[in-house]
Parts: sequence; C-alpha cells; structure tokens
Amino acid sequence: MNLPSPTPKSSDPARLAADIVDRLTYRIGKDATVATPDDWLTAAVLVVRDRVVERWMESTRETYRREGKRVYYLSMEFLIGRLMRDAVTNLELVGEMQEALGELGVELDLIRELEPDAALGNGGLGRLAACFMESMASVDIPAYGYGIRYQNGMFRQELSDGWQVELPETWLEHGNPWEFERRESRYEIGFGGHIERDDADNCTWKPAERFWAEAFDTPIVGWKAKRVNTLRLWRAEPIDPLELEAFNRGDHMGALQDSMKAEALSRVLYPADATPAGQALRLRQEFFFSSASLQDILRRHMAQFGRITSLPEKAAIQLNDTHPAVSVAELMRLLIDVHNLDFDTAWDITKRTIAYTNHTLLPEALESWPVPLFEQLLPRHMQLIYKINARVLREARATGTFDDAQVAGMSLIDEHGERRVRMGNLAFVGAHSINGVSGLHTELMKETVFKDLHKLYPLRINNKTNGITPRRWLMQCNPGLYNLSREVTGDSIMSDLDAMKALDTVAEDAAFQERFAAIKRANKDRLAGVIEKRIGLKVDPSAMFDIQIKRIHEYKRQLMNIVETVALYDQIRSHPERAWAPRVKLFAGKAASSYHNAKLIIKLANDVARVVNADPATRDVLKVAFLPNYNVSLAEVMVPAADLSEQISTAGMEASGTGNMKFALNGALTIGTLDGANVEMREHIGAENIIIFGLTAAEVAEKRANGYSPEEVIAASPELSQALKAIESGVFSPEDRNRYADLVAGLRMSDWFMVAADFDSYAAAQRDVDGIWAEQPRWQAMAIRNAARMGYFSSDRTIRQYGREIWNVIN
Ligand SMILES: CCc1ccc([C@H](C)CC(=O)N[C@@H]2O[C@H](CO)[C@@H](O)[C@H](O)[C@H]2O)cc1
Repeated sequence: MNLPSPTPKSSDPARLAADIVDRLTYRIGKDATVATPDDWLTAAVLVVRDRVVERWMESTRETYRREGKRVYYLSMEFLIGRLMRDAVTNLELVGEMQEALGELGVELDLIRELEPDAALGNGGLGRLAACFMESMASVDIPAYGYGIRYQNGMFRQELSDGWQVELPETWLEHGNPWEFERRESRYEIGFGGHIERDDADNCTWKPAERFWAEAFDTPIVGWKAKRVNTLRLWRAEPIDPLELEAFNRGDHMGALQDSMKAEALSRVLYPADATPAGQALRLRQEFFFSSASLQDILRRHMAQFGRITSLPEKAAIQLNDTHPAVSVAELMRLLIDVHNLDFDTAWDITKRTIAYTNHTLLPEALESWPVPLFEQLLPRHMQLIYKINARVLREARATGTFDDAQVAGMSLIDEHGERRVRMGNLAFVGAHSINGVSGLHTELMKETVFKDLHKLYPLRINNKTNGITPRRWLMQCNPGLYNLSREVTGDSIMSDLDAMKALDTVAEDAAFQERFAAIKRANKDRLAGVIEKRIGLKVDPSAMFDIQIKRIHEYKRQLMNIVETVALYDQIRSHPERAWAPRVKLFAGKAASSYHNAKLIIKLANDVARVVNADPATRDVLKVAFLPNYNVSLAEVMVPAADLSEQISTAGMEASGTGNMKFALNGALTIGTLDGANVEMREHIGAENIIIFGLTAAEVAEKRANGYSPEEVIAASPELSQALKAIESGVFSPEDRNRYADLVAGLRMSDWFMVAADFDSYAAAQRDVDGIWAEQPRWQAMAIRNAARMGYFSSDRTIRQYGREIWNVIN
C-alpha cells in the first residue's frame, strides 16, 4: 500500500503567513483578531517546526540507508535556551519569517522574547552539550542527545535586598510546541528488589519499584539544515497511575504513591554545579535516564542490525561527566542478563562502545555513592561493579608495578571510611576514551584524579578542547558583527570559522575600526536598556563594559573582582585628578542553593554596588551592577556588549571555560589567568592581544604544598589590605557590620583560591587595561584580532575531533 507522501511546504512569506493563520485557527483555536503574542509565537513555532520535520525525516531515512554509525550523547543537562531564532536562522528563513509575520502585524523579535529558555542545565557542562548537539547536526553526524525532560529546570533567581532567592522555573506552563511526545517509545525502569539466579547461574533482577520512561523528541537543526538530529528527553510515568484497591479502601495518598514517585523522578534539575547533592533521588534520576537511553539504543540497534555484537561498530556512547556513569554497569546488565552474552564479551563490547568526558578536577565535584545505597537501589549493578573491580585490580596486580596504595587508587570502591562507589573510576575503566576539555585540564587529569588509572591504561586519556557554536554565539546574538565581518571574510564563516582570520588584514584600518566600534556601541546601548529595565540603573554606554558572568563559585573568584573594585573605588576617591578609564562593572550568575559563601558573594556585589553607585565622587567613573537571573538568553545580550571579559579563575581549577571563547569571538579583550582554555586562546590570539596575570597552575600547587601565609601578602599590599578592612568592617554593610567578617577571615587564614596571592598582579593588569583603553585605535585593533583568531574554538572543530578520534564516524 503506497502511502501518500506529505506535501512539501514552500517557505515563501505568503505561504508562511497562511500557514501561521492556519495553525492559529485549527491548532490553537484562536481568531487572529484576538490572538495573544503567546498564541502568535506558538503558531509561528509550529509552522517553523513543519519545515524542520521534513529535513528531520530525510536525515533519519538517510542514516538508515547509509547504515551509518550513530553517536549517543548522554547528559543530565542540556542548557538549550530559546530555539526559535536558532531554527529560523539554520533553516535560513529569517527574512521570510519576518516578512510573513509582518504581513500579520506581528514582530518576530517581539514574540521570540516570549519563548521561555529551556534551562535544563546548570552552566558550562549543560551549555556545551547544547552547542555540541547543534554542531553534530551542522557537520552532518547522525546523533541523538539523551537526557531528562525536567518539569522544572534551573531555578529562577530573584534578588531580594541583594540576596539570591530561588523560585521554581516553569518553562512548560504554556506547553512546549517544539517537542513531539513519543508514547510508543517507553521503557520500564526498575529500582531496588532482589536478584534471582537460575540453575544455569543466569541472573534476573526483580525490581521492587518500576516506572515508565516516556520519550519526548525535540528536533535539533544544523546550519543550513544540513541535518536534523534528535534530542530525546525522558519523562517518568507511573506503571500504575492510580492504585484503585488502595483508593477504594480510602488510602488516597497510598493510591497515588507511584504517581508521586514518578513525578519526583523527572520533576526538577539539581541546581548544584560542583558539589554533588548526594541525595538518593539524584542517583535515581541518573539511573532512570541512563537505563531508558541504553534500552532505546539497543532496541534501535537490534531492530536495524539484529546482532548485539556489532554494537561498537554502529553506536558510540559519550558520557557527559560521571552523571550517566552508571551506564557502564547497566550496559553490562543488558548485554549479560537480557542478551545472554558472557561477561568477557559484554565487557569488551561495553569498553569499545562507551567514552567519557571529565569536566572538573574539583575533588568535591567527583561523584561517589555509598555502597549500601547503591546496593539497595541497584543490587544487580552493584554485583556487576564488584566483578568489574575484581577484574581491573587483578589486571593491575598482574603488572607487578603498582603498590597497594596505587591499586587502592584504581579501585571502583573507596574503602576509606564509609565505602563508596567511585563513579569517575567506573566511567574510566568502562570506556575506551577519557577526554579532558582543555590541554591544561587533560594534563592535570593525568597527574591528579586519574594518575593511577592513567598508568594502568596509558592510551585512554586524550584532549578535546571545548568549543562554542558560532551560529548562536556570533550570527544570532551579534548580527551586526556577523554582517560586518562577512564583508571582509566572505560568506563561509558559519561553516568555517577559521575564515574569520581575514579580519586580521583590517585590524589597523581606521574605517573598519570605526564600524567595528559602532557595532559594539549599539550592543552596549541595548544592554544599557536591559540594565535600566531590570534593575533601574542608568549606565554610560561609552564607558568600558567590564563583565564577569558565570556560576558563582569561589574558584571562579568573583570575590577577587569585587575586592579589586573596592580598591579601585577607593583609589578614584583619593585621586580624582587622575584620568580614570570610566568602567561599568557587570556581574551575573547563580549560586547553588546550598552554597553559603557563593550566596554571600552575590550579596557583597550588591552591597558594593549600592554604595559605589550612590557616591557622587565616583558617579561618572565607576558603576557596579549585578543582573539577576543569568541564563542563556541574557548571555546572548551581554556577550556582544562586552569590552572586557573576566576569566580570572585560580589556575588549575577551571577545566576549560566556554564563556571566555564567546566574549573573544564577539570582540572583547580578556583579562585572565593561565587556566583552562585561556592558555590555548593566548596561543591562537597572540600573547599581545590578551591580558594575562597571576600564578600558574604549577605555582598554585607549589604554594599549597609548601604552605603560604596570606596575611604576609595582604600586609605587603596597601590596596588589598585597605579594601579587605573596608569590607570586613562593614563599610558596605552598615546594617550588619560583621556580614563579611568570616568571608574575609577565610582569605586571611587559608586563601585556598589564592585571591590575596594574585591580587596585586590582577590589579596591575587592570591598570594595564586602563592604559590600552585610553588608546582606542590599539584597543580596537586588539579586539578585531581577538574576533579574527577564534576559529579554532568553534564547536564544529571540537566535534570533528570527537568524530575522528573517539567515535570513528568521520574519516
Ligand atoms: C554532581 C554535581 C555536579 C554538576 C555539574 C558538574 C559540572 C561538571 C560542572 C561544570 O559545568 N563544569 C564545567 O564544564 C565546562 C564544559 O566542559 C567547562 O568549560 C568548565 O570549565 C567546567 O567548570 C559537576 C558536578
């Protein structure tokens, strides 16, 4: 029976407009005369989605035809942001959609602001996953992203008297027109229970709890719609939504127990981005999506290829940090208990299929779970982890080159104190590739967290320096710079960011500099408008916009920036005669809800802002502002408006950073330490076009190892000690003088993050920045060279490296 094929939809504006009214009428049931902006947005999304679906189906058909190998990116986080502008741009329909909506009296840029951010992530790791999904489609790699369809994403941040307040995020309150519910794609997920062993010694896990994982698919459009890939997010459903017996005997809560447990499983994203919550629900979430994803991968593989042993040739599974690391044990369970393979064959297939990316060296961020909890929740997996561990330790001892301490360091079980399962080690031994996210980070991984396992398996660790998608982070958020650049570089920059290099030829050209500066100025005017609207502060767009936006964390050293701001404020007051470079210091970022010091740092930024902004002595030279609710959409407004990008982490602690790349590509100068990807940015941009200061990672390690007394350093720096005195004595918190006493005491006593140690070098670097700002032609030339030389940091380059060196999907 030959089915009629769908009528392809043309994209001329008239047709688009007609389709939009069609959707409004028949899908949303609204008359155009009374439609709300939200209605128009939904109708427009549905019409754009139609154009995506065609390419999506072609991409899928083509993958089946080619019997191609698929990449599966497993991540607890996808920090997508808004999708409208991305889809319309990558379909190259911006003009047509603007015209179509214009005919209907609707402005695309207005309704797009109504789209909620899909804030299904905390920070760098989640945003990287989103950039990677778009790049995999843009470089034509068949790929699926797998994650959780949180009902509530990253909390909404409000400031109450300068204090962070967390409010539930409700991105689904108007529904999500981009997604397709796939009721047919659902899998049973078990927890707890026991293991039954038959006389052939085969194991069967009998879970005590069971839930459905149901799929919701969102299409991910690549540049020029080269390919459309799938982001499959799982929602938990009860097997038995209402236990009637319990209900009938009046136990209404009991009757709803399963539903409530299911609800909790995919309800909310854990807002921690460096300190594991350590709660059982987090482990349940990690297993829930890992098991659903693996069952879906094996179902698809068997349906197409019929032989489980060919899995490594047809599927590459990438674990985004340790959050899906339980997948190593779950794949073993499925291969042995469901597909009846023996342990050795299963282990070989597992290792050849799985790869793992590490995103942090912070000891407190490395996940480990108490053995009793793991055993109770996942008894079969605990058994398999013991078998895997026995094998690995046997291998290590067999080499005869490792002492007991080293062997203990390799073990999947941490035997110190309470026994815990080390998820990093489990991911390492179960993977053929372990990559870091910048050159420095990868080297430090070999010397620290994985030093013993690296000795046992010296060929597994490799580097894949992060990248960012140039579509969202240049073309879409900074069309002015994109269009100006194209005049010099030609049209290929979106598929070949290295072509930006041509801007080098006009870096010193006065006319080009003028146009370049005018675009930056327009972006700053726009941001100034947002600042006034959100916090009621007027800032001067001709001043230097000095921006630090990222999660609040002591290693990212927002505190050092604030202390330097206090020192600068003091200097300006005591030396008004000097030619100070007018600055607007902008901060934004969320603190994990349980992270006390990070929340105090937000309050301090606001307390300093209140005093500085009210001071007539510094009015025209210094303004400070903390913008609430930092997210992807706010970043898209702040990044193009930056003159100076603050990348000042304690060397050795920021695995890579990706904000650093976004700022440089948008023509901001970077003041930073030799940490993460800053090191490689300096190599590509040129040491003369970036302002580096501070201790190196080796010097930090040496200082920590050989003891260092911050008090001496503070005493030797009048600016620093004066600023610290002002803060700890309550100059900025008259209503609570001791508010920052402990925070400053921490600096005086231990200064683990080297704020005092790096202060003078940082302050001197800031004065260098003032000097460069005073010579605008020099500043503009440096800024243009930054934008010109960031081609390497396209996530297309990163993904091609993964594709060639880890997944073997590109030759
Ligand atoms: C379990 C709690 C938790 C949640 C998230 C994380 C992430 C690994 C933290 C994170 O986002 N790391 C950042 O990853 C980026 C992408 O590779 C890097 O650019 C950043 O340097 C790194 O901090 C750790 C621990």
